[in-house]
Amino acid sequence: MESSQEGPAPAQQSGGRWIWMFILPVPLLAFALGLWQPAWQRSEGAAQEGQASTLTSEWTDAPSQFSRALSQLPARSEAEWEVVSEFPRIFVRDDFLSFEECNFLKEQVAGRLQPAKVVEREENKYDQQVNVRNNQQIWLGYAEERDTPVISHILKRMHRAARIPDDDAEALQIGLYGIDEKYEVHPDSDPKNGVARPATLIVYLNDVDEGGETLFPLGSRAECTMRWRQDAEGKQKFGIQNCCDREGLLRISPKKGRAVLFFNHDTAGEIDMMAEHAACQVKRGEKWIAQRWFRYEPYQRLVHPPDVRFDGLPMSASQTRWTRSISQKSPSLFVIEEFLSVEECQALLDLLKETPSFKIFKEGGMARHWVDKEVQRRLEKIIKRMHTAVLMPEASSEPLQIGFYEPGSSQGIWMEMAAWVTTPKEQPSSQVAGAGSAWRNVADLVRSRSTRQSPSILECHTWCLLLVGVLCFSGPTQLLGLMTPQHFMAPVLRGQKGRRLLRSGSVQGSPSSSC
Ligand SMILES: O=C(O)CCC(=O)C(=O)O
Ligand SMILES: [Fe+2]
Repeated sequence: MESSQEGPAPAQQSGGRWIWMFILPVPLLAFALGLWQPAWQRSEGAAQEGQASTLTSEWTDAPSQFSRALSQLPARSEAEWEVVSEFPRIFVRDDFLSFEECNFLKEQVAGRLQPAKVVEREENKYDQQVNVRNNQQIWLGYAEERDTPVISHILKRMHRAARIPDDDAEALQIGLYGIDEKYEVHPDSDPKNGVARPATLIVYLNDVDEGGETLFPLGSRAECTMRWRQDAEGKQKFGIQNCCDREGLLRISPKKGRAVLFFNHDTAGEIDMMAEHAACQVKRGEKWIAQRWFRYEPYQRLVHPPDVRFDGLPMSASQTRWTRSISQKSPSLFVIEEFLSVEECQALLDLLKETPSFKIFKEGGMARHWVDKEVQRRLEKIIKRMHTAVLMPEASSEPLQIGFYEPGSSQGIWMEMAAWVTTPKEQPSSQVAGAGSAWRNVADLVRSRSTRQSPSILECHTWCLLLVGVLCFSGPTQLLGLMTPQHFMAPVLRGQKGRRLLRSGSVQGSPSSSC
């Protein structure tokens, strides 16, 4: 398959050699005086800074020039995506990037943008088609992503936000739209042409004076297709011009730092036609975006080294800021700290005491309670938060379940949605500060089970389904999201025509019947 990355731009022809006699001495003089640092040295220095930060316990949250920018971002931000639509799955979050990060990305690509291309035909061939898309763009380089700490930090956050492993994506793409520039309605994923992208994350890098919305026409797609139509006043309009100003369609306005995350496939791996979208023409000003196209499988094979801020179990209270990845693949396992407040945990414990249990069965010292509709309603906020955290529609789970470890076996409560995994092999003892070891147990258990040959109901669930658990202690709470290994059923390409199959069997039916 051909890479979707465009090759480097051809070297510019110099216009008259004599001019270098005047230009060259300027940086040389500045360098000698210590006023100027070439770009490669700047990123090397920053990389060292980032590296050092992962090796010491006194790491700062970002390279020094960005610590202020990052500290301005709201805390516990990952769980706070706004669900704009469940079918298709679209989420929006303001302040995903700080102003400084937005400016950094724009400056990073200054002078390097090229006319954008689109996938045109089989074998992943790209070409320019100005009637479809007429903006400019650039993909960041491999080394640029790897060696620039600010960019690595942004990418880790993007991947944690989409719950997608670090290496399953195309390079970060920066796009610029001038006046009248647009991208007509299109899907981002095109498995038939070898481009299967489970999700897209776009961040707007500036405020746009007018226009430039990301439009999801949903059920009105047929009225926005690329042809000329006459409007009510007899004016001829092409493609999305017929839809961008229309009421009732889903439109996300650009705002500096705002992110929109959407899934191009449904949870069974089928292309979600409702996720087709467009970039409306910019009417005043300009529009900058940073865009990550996630893949189902490793793509550019850039693996960021583990970073204490994002990877592994938290070792200290200061490492609770971002969603953490415990295991990137097989299974994908995430932890979000402080998912419930201490008050919410207490409220749940009180609820357990006052609510007669409906279905309870005991198992290894743990009692399970499936809460009824009335209780579900009372816990609506928490349930919503759980669904948002795992990016799944609310209709996709079994009723909330609360597990209670009896005295002597453990302390705390355990809540799950969608499926259960198991109780930890070793119960956490009351001496354990926080919930870290309990999660370690669960993670280890899942990891060792997933390598076994014949699947038990446990593997069946961990392979096919999503699990969310919240462990409540008197200390901080954590949320553990266990995703399907291939982010909601990867489409598998078969033969030239790209027939799609589901890798892990169908999950259309009920959880227990599907495996
Ligand atoms: O700019 C936008 O709002 C959308 C861009 C887009 O859909 C794309 O580049 O695939
Ligand atoms: Fe797109």
